[in-house]
Amino acid sequence: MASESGATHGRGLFVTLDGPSGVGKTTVSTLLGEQLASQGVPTLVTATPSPSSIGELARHGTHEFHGPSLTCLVAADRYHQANIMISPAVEQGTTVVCDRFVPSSLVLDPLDGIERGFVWDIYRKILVPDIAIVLMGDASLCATRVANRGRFSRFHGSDYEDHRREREYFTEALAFLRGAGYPAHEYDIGRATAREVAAGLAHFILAIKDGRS
Ligand SMILES: Nc1ncnc2c1ncn2[C@@H]1O[C@H](COP(=O)(O)OP(=O)(O)O)[C@@H](O)[C@H]1O
Ligand SMILES: Cc1cn([C@H]2C[C@H](O)[C@@H](COP(=O)(O)OP(=O)(O)O)O2)c(=O)[nH]c1=O
Repeated sequence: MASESGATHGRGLFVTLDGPSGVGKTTVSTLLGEQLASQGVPTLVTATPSPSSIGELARHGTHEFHGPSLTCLVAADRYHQANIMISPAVEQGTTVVCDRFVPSSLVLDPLDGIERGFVWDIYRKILVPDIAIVLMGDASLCATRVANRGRFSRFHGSDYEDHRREREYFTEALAFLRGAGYPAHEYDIGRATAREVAAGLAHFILAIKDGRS
């Protein structure tokens, strides 16, 4: 899942990509990593749940674990990954692109019946991204893509209504995050190809990176 390149100068950026199932997070993360690397930005692409043993348990245990136990398992994985992988890479000058982070938990956990306040509290001490992108897309488009790609967990909606609700929860999470001062940016994919979405995001990220150096 990881792609690394290049030398380091100063601190890197921590960029997260969230959004409903099928919107293209995984595909776009990979392309974005490639595009940033091709522009000379040392880049690491990763995902949550992470490839660690805790992450594997969370990713493959969505039928076994429910409610607060899944919330805590995912949170434990995310703190571990932030501490051992993301923070050190960013400090060394690498820009880290992470497929899903806290914004996804503010949606998936409430869909599992957990209060948003509980989820927000559990992440009180976690690393805050420099840029938290939330990809948004038409619910029927996402539903079709997930149906074609396949469902790997009970959170991957099986019909239009599941996708409509997930999209609605992301809209609410965006409003909540902005209200809390979190650096959340909504990015509507429209009918763009994954490569076009990645190019738009690379442009946005490089503008922020240039503004900071
Ligand atoms: N912009 C896009 N246009 C067309 N198909 C896309 C686009 N982005 C992703 N896909 C396809 O849609 C499916 C779901 O994408 P994926 O990256 O797995 O989504 P997510 O990680 O958000 O669940 C995959 O088969 C992928 O190839
Ligand atoms: C990121 C995240 C994942 N999960 C669980 C449910 C997800 O469907 C599962 C796998 O993550 P997901 O990103 O949906 O995997 P994929 O790469 O196959 O699209 O892990 C949570 O419960 N909370 C979370 O915040």
